[in-house]
Amino acid sequence: MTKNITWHDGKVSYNQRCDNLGQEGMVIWFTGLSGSGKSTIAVEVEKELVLRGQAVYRLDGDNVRHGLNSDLGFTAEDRNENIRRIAEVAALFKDSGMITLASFISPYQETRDFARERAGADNFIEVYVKADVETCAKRDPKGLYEMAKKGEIKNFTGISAPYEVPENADLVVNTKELSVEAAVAKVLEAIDKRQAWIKENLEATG
Ligand SMILES: Nc1ncnc2c1ncn2[C@@H]1O[C@H](COP(=O)(O)OS(=O)(=O)O)[C@@H](OP(=O)(O)O)[C@H]1O
Ligand SMILES: Nc1ncnc2c1ncn2[C@@H]1O[C@H](COP(=O)(O)OP(=O)(O)O)[C@@H](O)[C@H]1O
Repeated sequence: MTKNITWHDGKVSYNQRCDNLGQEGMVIWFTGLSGSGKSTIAVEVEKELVLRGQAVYRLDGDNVRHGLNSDLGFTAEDRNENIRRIAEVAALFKDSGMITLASFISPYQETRDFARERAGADNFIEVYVKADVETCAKRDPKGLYEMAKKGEIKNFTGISAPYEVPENADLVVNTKELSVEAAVAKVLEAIDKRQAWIKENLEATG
């Protein structure tokens, strides 16, 4: 594994980076079925935060699979490796002081817990983007459910591969009941609350 490797400290602290940006680093982790609304919500949250002048970056399943994770498919093993790498990347973005929006199906509780641990639980918000498989299949924005039902895509989440419903999500956004605007408002509120909490409780500890 990591043999003959030594950690090299810099001269700039995490708190200094955050002070420069005027915010706390965070990871907002959106999990849910394909078509539940993860990307739609994350895109709007990113836009709102940028309009407020905050430093934000969005990592998205389809996009990351074009580059960093283009060698991975959709077996349980590949999904776990996909999320492991993304959890590490998201933790690095958080360490840079960014508000990091990560939208991945991330179907397994264990890998979502790993992402929380790498970012630090205080700076991590797990958002369960809730919509049942019937609703998602009806929306079918990319036509993938149609193909999965015909057997043209294997291991498709909700049809032929599992999705473990989050046990301890920090926020549940039910997109069957809420409008996009209402869902986005709930996420922004959770981010603002957590930013204030971190400032009050953690800043002094460095
Ligand atoms: N078999 C199968 N199952 C689920 N999804 C599939 C599959 N094949 C391709 N796609 C497309 O890949 C997107 C999901 O990638 P993720 O990296 O988020 O998946 S995972 O977290 O590793 O489970 C997913 O994007 P979203 O619809 O935005 O969720 C799909 O567009
Ligand atoms: N409240 C809502 N939040 C997010 N998306 C919604 C909502 N209501 C309906 N939708 C629709 O559901 C679809 C979700 O697609 P997408 O954001 O690509 O999902 P995912 O990223 O989870 O695969 C979009 O067509 C979007 O317009």
